[in-house]
Amino acid sequence: MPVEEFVAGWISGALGLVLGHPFDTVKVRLQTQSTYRGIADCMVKTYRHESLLGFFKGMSFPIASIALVNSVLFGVYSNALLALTATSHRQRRAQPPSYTHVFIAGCTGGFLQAYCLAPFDLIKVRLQNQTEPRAQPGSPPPRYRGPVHCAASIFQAEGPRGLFRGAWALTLRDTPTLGIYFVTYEWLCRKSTPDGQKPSSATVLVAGGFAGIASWVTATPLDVIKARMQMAGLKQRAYRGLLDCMVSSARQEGLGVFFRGLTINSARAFPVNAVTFLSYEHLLHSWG
Ligand SMILES: CN(C)C(=N)NCCC[C@H](N)C(=O)O
Repeated sequence: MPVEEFVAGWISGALGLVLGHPFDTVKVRLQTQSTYRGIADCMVKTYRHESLLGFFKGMSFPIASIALVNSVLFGVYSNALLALTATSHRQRRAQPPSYTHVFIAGCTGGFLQAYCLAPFDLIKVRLQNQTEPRAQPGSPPPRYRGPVHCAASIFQAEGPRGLFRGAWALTLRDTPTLGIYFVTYEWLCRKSTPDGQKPSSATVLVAGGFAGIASWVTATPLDVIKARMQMAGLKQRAYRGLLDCMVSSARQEGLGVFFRGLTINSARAFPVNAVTFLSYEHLLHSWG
């Protein structure tokens, strides 16, 4: 099994992640808290209350973990395509796989990454939702002191299953949308590149950016549900399951609730995925 795709996936995931984390924090807060009037209000309040550091809460952990998940995504995707089409990453420009194969390989990568991602994403969401400023003398300490403390507290309070809260919503979110992600990327690259040639860096940037937007636009409704289910363990409001969360959110807040965070998700998706694909392609090319 070729491993360079896993390594390139890890490095490119980490680069994309640093760029996108402030957007991600604003998104998670908008989706799970009703104290903000919109993106600008959330940014201003975060900055006033917590300084620039507030936007980077919970980032050190995703760098190690979510970048690793990106490596699972890209590694599984490429190896699934190898199994389906018997072509390596190098051969795929000359013998492009069908879009059906790209979609199946993307869904496989999405499905497997969701399982690795679930506990890490839960911890990230819980830490991002701590709005207390950095510990000051006399002020009550935040509920979680960091990622390890957060994982241990969830484990203690909710048991091992607590660490997989929201995992179903995450799997449903990621399986089809990562198929869409890779199909969009391939389609845009092929449309703007002569047959058999390597896409230019500009093409990879634009195709990667739009692939990110397409996948996040379709993922946003389940992203909202996933974030709410992940936070439910902390709040009084407990959902009986995914469907219950969807129905009660829609009843209480209207259908618009499924699009909370759509603008910020899309704004974040372009730079993050442009950089992710560019560095991924570049690394694989430089390794021969
Ligand atoms: C759930 N969806 C839509 C995705 N995971 N899409 C793929 C983008 C991955 C990238 N690391 C990012 O965070 O944008």
